[in-house]
Amino acid sequence: MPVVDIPGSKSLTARALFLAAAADGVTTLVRPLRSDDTEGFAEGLTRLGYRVGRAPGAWQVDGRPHGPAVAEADVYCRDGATTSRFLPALAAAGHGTYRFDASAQMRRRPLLPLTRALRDLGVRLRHEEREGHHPLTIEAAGVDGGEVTLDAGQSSQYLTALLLLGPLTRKGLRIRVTDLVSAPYVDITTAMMRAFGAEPDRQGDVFVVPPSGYRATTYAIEPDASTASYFFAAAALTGGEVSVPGLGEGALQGDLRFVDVLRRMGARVSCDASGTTVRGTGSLSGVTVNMRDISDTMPTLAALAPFATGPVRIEDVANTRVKECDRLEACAENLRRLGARVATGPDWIEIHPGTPLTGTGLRTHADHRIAMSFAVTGLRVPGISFDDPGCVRKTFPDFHEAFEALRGRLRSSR
Ligand SMILES: O=C(O)C1=C[C@@H](OP(=O)(O)O)[C@@H](O)[C@H](O)C1
Ligand SMILES: C=C(OP(=O)(O)O)C(=O)O
Repeated sequence: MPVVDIPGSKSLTARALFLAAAADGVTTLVRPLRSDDTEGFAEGLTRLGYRVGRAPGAWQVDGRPHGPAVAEADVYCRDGATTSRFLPALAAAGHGTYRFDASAQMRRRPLLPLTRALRDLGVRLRHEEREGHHPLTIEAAGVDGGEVTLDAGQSSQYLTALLLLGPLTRKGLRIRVTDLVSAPYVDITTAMMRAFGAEPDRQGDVFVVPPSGYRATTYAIEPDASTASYFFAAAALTGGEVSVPGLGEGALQGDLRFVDVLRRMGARVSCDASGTTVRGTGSLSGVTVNMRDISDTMPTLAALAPFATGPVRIEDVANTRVKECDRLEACAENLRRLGARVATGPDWIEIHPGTPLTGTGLRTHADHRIAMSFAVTGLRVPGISFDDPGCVRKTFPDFHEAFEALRGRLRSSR
């Protein structure tokens, strides 16, 4: 049975880097993700004057509880939304002038609810070109703290940034949240803050964060559950079996719930403390599923959907339109290119079975998840190619090699 070694979680690596930088002491991150997003995050910390040692398999960070070591820095966040949204919050806790910019793709993505909340907390922050978008400059003088209201209906990353900042403020934070998507990512944040000695508390819509600071630790990063979704989907689609060790009961990442969707469609799933195994049964049924909590796996399901026996409808995923690309339209466009029948609405996509698919060139829109998802479709449809296969570097530079190796192993294990 193929056992797949999935690289570390992007979300956990980004948070661990923030927490390690803000902690008192030296932190070791075990099995961090090495990819464009996380290397960009580490490089951003280096620009801010933190020492980040990157040995294979373990990164070491010298924490600085009072903020960046330099009084001026220019940080390029590449395509990373975690970098673009979390690092300005870290910089705000320091003293100096910090400028942040990002790639053209990331410059298009929204920031305003976060930068508005930072301003409400007294942070001096200026958008250079377009209000609510990179590039921005912060004149940091520490943050007193207090109460702030946040709309996280477009991205939970705004809330994560404020939560991570909370223990570094002088009086602590009370964050009142009016709307929230991707809620499991907030649970990852609070769990990891606790591992670094902070005590965030949730009282309904209000998050209370005391000004505790953070303690250095040794932190092991889980395999990435969103990345694992392509490998689990491959098993479900081919009638093969895929096991991912290290990602099972007790895992922090909500995206592991994708296997529940596969189970509803007919795959066999087993999950225990040591890992998760998915076994395809040769048939997939249609499904209607709300993916508000786990929308990074929406393209995975969309790419699998044409092989179901009934319609697949994915709902409540409006915020996938403001990711690396408009993912609802990118999925629909590529499915149509292959010959599938698809409809989309403001926050949903529906894929109908029954039309034969033909391999052709697909457009990734420079989105790693579009490339990785349609590689799954490629297991059943020969002749699929991508205009920009290298875009997978954002979270899994070796994806195509790993997926090709799995394809061979799935064939030989049947
Ligand atoms: O906090 C995080 O690490 C993430 C949160 C999610 O974003 P949104 O909250 O913007 O949906 C997810 O899509 C992204 O890949 C990673
Ligand atoms: C949306 C994603 O990334 P981010 O928002 O962190 O750039 C993703 O990895 O699917």
